[in-house]
Amino acid sequence: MSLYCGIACRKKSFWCYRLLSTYVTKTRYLFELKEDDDACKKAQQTGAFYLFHSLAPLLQKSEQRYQAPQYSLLELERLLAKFGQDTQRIEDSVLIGCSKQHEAWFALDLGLNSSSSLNASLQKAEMEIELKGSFTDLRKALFQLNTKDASLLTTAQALLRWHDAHQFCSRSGQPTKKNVAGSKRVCPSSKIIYYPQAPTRISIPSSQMAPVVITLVSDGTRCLLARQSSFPKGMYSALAGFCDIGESLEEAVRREVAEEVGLELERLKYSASQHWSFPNSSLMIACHASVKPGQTEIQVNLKELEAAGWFSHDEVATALRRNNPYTQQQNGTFWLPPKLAIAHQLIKEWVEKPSCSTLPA
Ligand SMILES: NC(=O)C1=CN([C@@H]2O[C@H](COP(=O)(O)OP(=O)(O)OC[C@H]3O[C@@H](n4cnc5c(N)ncnc54)[C@H](OP(=O)(O)O)[C@@H]3O)[C@@H](O)[C@H]2O)C=CC1
Ligand SMILES: [Mg+2]
Repeated sequence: MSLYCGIACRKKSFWCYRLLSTYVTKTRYLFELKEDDDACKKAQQTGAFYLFHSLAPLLQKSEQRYQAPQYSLLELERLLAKFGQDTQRIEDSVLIGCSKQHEAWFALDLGLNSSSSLNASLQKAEMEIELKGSFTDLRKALFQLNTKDASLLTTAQALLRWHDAHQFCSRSGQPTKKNVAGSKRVCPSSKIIYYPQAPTRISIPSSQMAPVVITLVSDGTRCLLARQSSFPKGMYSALAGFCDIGESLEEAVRREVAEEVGLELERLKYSASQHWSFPNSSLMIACHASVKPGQTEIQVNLKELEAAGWFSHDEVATALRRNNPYTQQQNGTFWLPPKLAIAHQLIKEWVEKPSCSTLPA
């Protein structure tokens, strides 16, 4: 098995950022801020904040164009102080992205009830005078903004709305607590973790299905398989990951591959979907993807995966013929997911048609 475990070099942050494309380093930086409250708090110091009021983004008009102004943490603290607000309200902010230079972007709603500050929400009219702008209905704002701001503010509004609607645990009734980035909420009493697309973890039979992308990456002759420590010993599968709120399936596929193995996709092609019940209801959306030839060096995200590697067509075809790993466990052999799993279907499709034609990612 030509297993190449790209060992992530653990420096201060999760990974050293050399040799990775801008897209991959940006994706991994955001992953780190979602995982590490201290890192996210630190990023707020040099970050930029977009302001909302009751889910309407602040726009300012300059010449004939509208733009969404950004405020530094210091400017925000001064603004809140001017309106007699404590800076606790900044804890309601959510991470919505970052620049190529890793300047983190946050969104903060000054009109929704705050779960971090006892002060009432700030008056819209007074804020607009002070900020020389107007809090504009997002659907209207989309016609006035450039694509980048429109997409960012749409994600921001979805995340702010989700947090506003998930202040309490549906099992214990207790207030839930947001992590600094706002990528999840946790109930300290029931320990349930809520994600901005579906409740999960300690199971509440969720009526929702969390969308999950699963991707078999190929470099033209080999395919990339990975394993988590929770997998049965020796079992490898395709890369999978939950979609984040506000992102398209294509964006989720590219992000998950960048986060988990540090590769940038060139092309991808939809294959099939499947309802999957473990550990909670997920809608698995499967696709084939390819990387640019020569850009195949894996850097494993050891916070997510135990190992990952490139496997030859013959190795995978042989593994597909193996039956149940639990009856013929042999050391040094790798196994594939059961026939029922869409991962198995993806891998079988690739073995039968290694050149699954893919579309630009
Ligand atoms: N049918 C099939 O063939 C296959 C199905 N799967 C399924 O796909 C799903 C996703 O795979 P996995 O690689 O674990 O996903 P991810 O790569 O997204 O990693 C899981 C992590 O994502 C975070 N997360 C974000 N949203 C959710 C959510 N709604 N529920 C749970 N965790 C969330 C959690 O991190 P944190 O705790 O840090 O917030 C969690 O530890 C799994 O449920 C798995 O069972 C996987 C492979 C094959
Ligand atoms: Mg995953």
